[in-house]
Amino acid sequence: PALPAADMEAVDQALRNTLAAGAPGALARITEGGRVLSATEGVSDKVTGAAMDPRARFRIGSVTKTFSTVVLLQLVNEKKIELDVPVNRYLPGLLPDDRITVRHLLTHRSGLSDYTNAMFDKTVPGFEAVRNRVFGYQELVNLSLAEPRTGEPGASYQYSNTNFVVVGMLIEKATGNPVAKEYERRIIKPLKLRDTAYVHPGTQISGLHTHGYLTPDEAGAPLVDSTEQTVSWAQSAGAMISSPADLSTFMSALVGGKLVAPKLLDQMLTMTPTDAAGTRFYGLGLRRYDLSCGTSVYGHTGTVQGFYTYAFTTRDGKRSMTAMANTSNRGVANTALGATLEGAFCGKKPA
Ligand SMILES: CC1(C)S[C@@H]2[C@H](NC(=O)CCCC[C@H](NC(=O)C[NH3+])C(=O)[O-])C(=O)N2[C@H]1C(=O)[O-]
Repeated sequence: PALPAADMEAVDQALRNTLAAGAPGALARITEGGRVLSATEGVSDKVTGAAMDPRARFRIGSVTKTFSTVVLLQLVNEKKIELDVPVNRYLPGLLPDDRITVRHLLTHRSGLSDYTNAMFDKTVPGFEAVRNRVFGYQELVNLSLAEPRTGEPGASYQYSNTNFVVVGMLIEKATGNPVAKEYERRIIKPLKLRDTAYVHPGTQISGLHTHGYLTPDEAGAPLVDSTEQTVSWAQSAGAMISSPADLSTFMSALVGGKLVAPKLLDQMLTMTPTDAAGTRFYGLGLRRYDLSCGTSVYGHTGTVQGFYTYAFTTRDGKRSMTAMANTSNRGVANTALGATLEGAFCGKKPA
C-alpha cells in the first residue's frame, strides 16, 4: 500500500522540540519520486546567525558504517573476502580470538569492546584530547583490546565502533587502497554523491556546511563549536561528510539493489532485534526501525561531536528522509529529532 503523505507539521514540530531541548538548529529533508519536502529550524552558525540549510554538508558519524559495509560486501561478492571466516585469516594475529568472524564485525556481535566509551567518558575533555589527533587503525584496536571483551563471539549484539575500525583494516588489506579511494570508486562516483567525501585526517568541512555544537555534560555550560576535528578516533566507523540529499540517494540506492548483489543485500537486511520493545533491529551495518504505523524504515543513525543524524528509507527506497540536528550528547537531539521519522513515514496521526 502507498504510504500516507508526510505530515510536515509533525516534522516541523519535532524540529522545534529539538531546538527546545537545546539544539541550535535542526532540519529534515524528505524525497519521494523526485519531489523534495524540507523543513528547517534554527541556525547552522551561532556566530553569523545563518539559518539551517538542507543543502549544507555535515559530519554523518556512524552512517559511515553503512558505506563501509557496502564496500566490504562488494569485496565479498568479488570473492576477495568471506563473511563467515575468522578476521585473523585476513589480518593474522590482529584479534585475540580466531572465532571472531567478518560477519560478527558487521552485526556488532564480535565482543570487542568499544574504546570510545572510555575515550569520551568526560565529553568535552575527551573530545578536546582527540579532536586534532591522528590515530592509526592498530592504535584504536589496541585501545579496545586493552579492555575486557563484552561477550563470546556471536553471542549477543553489543554496538562497538571497534568492529568498523577492523572493517576499514579489512578493506585496505583486501584492496591495497586507502578506504577513501574505495568509497569514492564504489559508491560516491557511481551515485554522483557530489557533497559526500571521506575526510581524514583533515579537520575542515569544505563548502557550504553546518557548524556542529557539542553539548557539555554540565547542565547550562556553553556549547562547544566542534565542527573542526580529524574524526581520526572513528575513521571507517564514522569520518564521512555528506549532505541530506546524498544520504537519501545512498540509502535509496542501497535498498534498491544498486550497490550490493541481491543475495548479500538480503543478508544485510536480515535483522536481529536490539531493543526490548522489538522495534529496533540491526542487520549488516544497517538499522531497521519499525514505526507506529507498521512501516519499517532502513538506514543508520550517526552521533559525532556536534551532529546527530537519522538517514532512513522505505524498503522499496521510494521515500527517504535525512534529519539532523547540530548538537549531540545528553540525548538533546536523538529523542525529539527521532519523531521526524513518524511524521515523514506515517503521516498524520489518526485524530
Ligand atoms: C550508537 C551511537 C549512538 S555511538 C556510535 C558513534 N558515535 C560515537 O561513538 C561517538 C560517541 C561519543 C560522542 C559524544 N558523546 C559523549 O562524549 C558522551 N560522553 C557526543 O554525543 O557527541 C555513532 O555515530 N554511533 C551512534 C549510532 O550509531 O547511532
